[in-house]
Amino acid sequence: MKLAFSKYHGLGNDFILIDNRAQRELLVTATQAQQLCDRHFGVGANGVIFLCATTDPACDYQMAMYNSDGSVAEMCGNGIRCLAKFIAALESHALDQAWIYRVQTLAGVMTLNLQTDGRVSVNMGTPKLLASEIPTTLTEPDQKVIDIPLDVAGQTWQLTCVSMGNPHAITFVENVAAIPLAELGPQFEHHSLFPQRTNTEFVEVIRPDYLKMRVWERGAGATLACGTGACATVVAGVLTQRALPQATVELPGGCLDIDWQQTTQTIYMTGPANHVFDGVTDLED
Ligand SMILES: N[C@H](CCC[C@H](N)C(=O)O)C(=O)O
Repeated sequence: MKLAFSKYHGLGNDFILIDNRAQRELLVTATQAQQLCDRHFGVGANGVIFLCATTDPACDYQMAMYNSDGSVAEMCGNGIRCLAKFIAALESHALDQAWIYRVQTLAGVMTLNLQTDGRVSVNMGTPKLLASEIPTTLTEPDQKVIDIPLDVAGQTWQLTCVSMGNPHAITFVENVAAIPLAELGPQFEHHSLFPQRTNTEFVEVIRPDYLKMRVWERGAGATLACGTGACATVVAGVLTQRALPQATVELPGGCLDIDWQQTTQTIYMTGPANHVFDGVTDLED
């Protein structure tokens, strides 16, 4: 079957975007998503993102997503910024004016603000902080997970956990460049204390308003950027008195501006989203 797609990236966190509005079922299965994401046998991406019709009258669209391992993710910060640009292209919305899109996701309704400077600002909702909401069994279900010790690879790490609809475990380190991500990442991702696995962020505080982060993503491995992870990183920084609520998060692929508004607890993430190419691929049945 021929499949039309568009390739986008947010700070190098790259996605295959598919217009799935006309179909009730997703056009791609989890196995086909793995094949499409393979960088040798497929198009190559960190995930597949679907633009779907919404079932929520308060929304304009719905987003669904597979990670490159075929697992379903509740939310994707870089991906939803790419979705804003994809929507504008499909709807022929001129980019010399601002546009607002309300998108239904498994993590709730996200409001996307496509700005005239080409960046996208997303209302990412509010972080969930209780162990049961992450989910993790690192501590009691009704407790927050703030600087809780966990032994991994012969070292004790202080973990702070945040859900942005998807699970994140954040640890602060002296030198983030020295972290052996490929060795440590899978041990955190698949740890038994995370029943739905976890994304893991290693963070070096440069200044309270400037954090340097590397990420091992659930279902995708080391990526160049993680939008939900950047939001979770600022939340963890504030909860552990290391960061300010308005901070820049520097990832290997570039920077995101995060604003955790303390009055409403709402988090805003602002950053770029870039179109790479459109294509048609042969989807294996
Ligand atoms: N791997 C993530 C989904 C993608 C999140 C990331 N790419 C982002 O930009 O938020 C998960 O399974 O929770």
